[in-house]
Amino acid sequence: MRYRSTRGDARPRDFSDILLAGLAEDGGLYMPESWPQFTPDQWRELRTLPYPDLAARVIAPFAEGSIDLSTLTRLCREAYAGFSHPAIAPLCEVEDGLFAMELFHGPTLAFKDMAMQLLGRLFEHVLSERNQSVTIVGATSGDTGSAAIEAFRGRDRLSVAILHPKGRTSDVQRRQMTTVTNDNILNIALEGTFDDCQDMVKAMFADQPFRDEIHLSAVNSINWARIAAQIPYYVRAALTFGAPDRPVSFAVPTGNFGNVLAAWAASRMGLPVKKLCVGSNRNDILTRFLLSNDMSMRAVEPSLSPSMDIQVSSNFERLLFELLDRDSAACARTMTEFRQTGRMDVPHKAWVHAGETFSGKTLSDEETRIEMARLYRESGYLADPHSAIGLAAGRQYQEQGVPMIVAATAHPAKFPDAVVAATGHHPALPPHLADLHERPERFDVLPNDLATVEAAVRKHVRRG
Ligand SMILES: Cc1ncc(COP(=O)(O)O)c(C=O)c1O
Ligand SMILES: N[C@@H](CCOP(=O)(O)O)C(=O)O
Repeated sequence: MRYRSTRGDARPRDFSDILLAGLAEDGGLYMPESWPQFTPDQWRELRTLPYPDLAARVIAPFAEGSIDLSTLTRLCREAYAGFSHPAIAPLCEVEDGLFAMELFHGPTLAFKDMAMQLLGRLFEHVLSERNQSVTIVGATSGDTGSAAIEAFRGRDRLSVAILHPKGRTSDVQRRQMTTVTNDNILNIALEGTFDDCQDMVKAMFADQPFRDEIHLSAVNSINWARIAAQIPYYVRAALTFGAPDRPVSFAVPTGNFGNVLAAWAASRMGLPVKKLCVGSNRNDILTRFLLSNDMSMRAVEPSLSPSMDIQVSSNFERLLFELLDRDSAACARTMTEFRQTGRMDVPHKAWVHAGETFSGKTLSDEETRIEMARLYRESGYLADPHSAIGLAAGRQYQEQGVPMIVAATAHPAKFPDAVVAATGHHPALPPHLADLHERPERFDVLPNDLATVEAAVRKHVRRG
């Protein structure tokens, strides 16, 4: 499979190239040149496979020409071997026809493990084949960072620096990152928001000499490999409910737009998906867009669901590219204008087209608390604030006879304060994290300044 940038850099790149590159050199995001297609019979063949084997088969067309199926299968089997649930992503009926797809049974208790455990192995495989090293710089609002650190710690040929917004993650999320002692990991608490962290990463990519000097790479969902590795759980869930012979809908609590984009990618590959419902907190730029074509940036505000405290959702650019019929010049122009003016003008026709599949719902913190309390009281289901937003969005758009599958993106124990306040129940951390609050922390607090952050990353790479 060949890849091209949403902004026009048409140099042919294969899967291994874009895995290591992360972001395209023109600042755009890589997209596959075409969508792999599965026939109804090919989908049906996947029904009986264990999750890792299914994942390998779904990802294989994206990696064609770079990584063969047997290698992918081995890496997927290794990646999911440490998950605490035999189904990997179990489905739980919360209400009639409303299902939680629990994506938090990996080591760091969030959906990020589903892709990151595989990415750690993919990077190691490709780097050793090419005899190369890279430096991964990532931005996190809490979960990507912990999952990346867990997946990449102690691995040869890889230095990792993770930027989180100081004071804006939960204590559990921060400690999962800052208590890891491996030398190849650097934690930076940036004085700013998640958007500042993400902009900082993109600024480092735009600094070509720095990018080349440290062999910069990314594991945020700007990296297409992250999206590819998030498609299989949508496929598994849909097949469980009768696809390809019956459509399903998904609801996804959304921030950077990566997770819901993976569900949309599955539909582009031929999976029958009726609706994709985006759930937001008060940082509701995406739902404002979906409901009224208002894509205007506001200041990021802290909420009960901190992992979704995002205004600039990186992966929206991939959807935009498709909505603009893959016109990369128009896409580049729209993105540049958005960054200059804080407003994105999406053509009416493209917006209507998006609305045929996507819909949105915003929940305030109070509504999120009420939803968490209701779920616990009426169904005995303990949801973290992000998953609760997804469940509320899913319920709003449920249709008779169409299963509504909601991405439950984090374990409630990652957000104990919010869960206790809403339900009175204290969710315990699993045994491997039981002493998390006693472990010493290690992180650097840095100002939101490119030169300062680059110097810290450079020093970290040299020390490693
Ligand atoms: C728990 C949780 N839920 C939802 C999201 C939003 O997912 P995405 O950024 O892929 O839209 C995130 C962050 O990515 C998260 O950590
Ligand atoms: N919510 C995320 C933000 C980064 O998202 P990503 O999917 O682009 O890595 C987080 O928890 O860090």
